[in-house]
Amino acid sequence: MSEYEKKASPDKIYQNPQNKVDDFSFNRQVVDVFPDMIERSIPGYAKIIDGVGRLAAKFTVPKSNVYDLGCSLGAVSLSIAKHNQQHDIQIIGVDNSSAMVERCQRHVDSYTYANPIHIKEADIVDFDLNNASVIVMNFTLQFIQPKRRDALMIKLFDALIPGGVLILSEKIKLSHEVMDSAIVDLHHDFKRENGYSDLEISQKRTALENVMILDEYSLHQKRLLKTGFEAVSIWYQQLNFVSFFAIKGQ
Ligand SMILES: Nc1ncnc2c1ncn2[C@@H]1O[C@H](C[S@+](CC[C@H]([NH3+])C(=O)[O-])CC(=O)[O-])[C@@H](O)[C@H]1O
Ligand SMILES: O=C(O)C(=O)Cc1ccccc1
Repeated sequence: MSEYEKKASPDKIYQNPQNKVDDFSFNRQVVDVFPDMIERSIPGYAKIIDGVGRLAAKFTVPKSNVYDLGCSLGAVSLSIAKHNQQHDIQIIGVDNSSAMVERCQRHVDSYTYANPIHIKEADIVDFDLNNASVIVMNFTLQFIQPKRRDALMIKLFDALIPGGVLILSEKIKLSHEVMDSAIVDLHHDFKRENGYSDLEISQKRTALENVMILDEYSLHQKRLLKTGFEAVSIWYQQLNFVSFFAIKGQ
């Protein structure tokens, strides 16, 4: 059993009623339950992690960098390492939560894959990247202030080599209100089936309201094309959780 699995204690953060629900933050309390929280909250999470590693392997080139931005406990970095053992790449995971970074480092250290994984504590808005064949943001862009998103995409595009890809996974908003509310209800059913109560669902929703700002898929696509990417395509979707990738022309 890995360090990560041993530490997977159950998420009870929103079980009791709170007078005032604080804004969600990736603090020690969240880090302690993160594997359980993310698995029970994001439909298809494990499939996306595995698929990102496999998809990345189609685009990695020797001596290039692969970035995992908003790496949390390093699930994407480890999947990339697992599926790229024959490829000579450097994997760099970045997160701005010190509690996450500390736990992430211990987690990746418990594995031995061929390629090195470097974990850095930094805000991805300020972080310098270069020589990237693949950049992954797995459910991270939604936590970046909307006014910073265009500039961040330009920076990532510039860091990619020709033929490189950006893999983005995001919770999305649907453009039609009635359709959006139907899918949000189905997501809440998914959480209920995973043992969360109505109180837990609603308190976490309140906590996320000001910090997780969702875009429509059409905005993501428009932003990436405007940035200069040659094409954008969805490779995985369950309900309002989408994973897509964009390629830089040769
Ligand atoms: N500005 C920022 N700079 C750096 N990190 C940030 C920033 N803002 C948020 N984060 C970090 O982005 C991560 C988002 S979780 C990603 C899951 C992971 N990718 C996974 O595949 O397991 C998504 C979720 O929990 O829904 C957290 O670890 C934050 O600390
Ligand atoms: O829990 C939710 O409702 C989500 O939308 C996903 C999520 C998962 C883990 C941390 C923050 C948000």
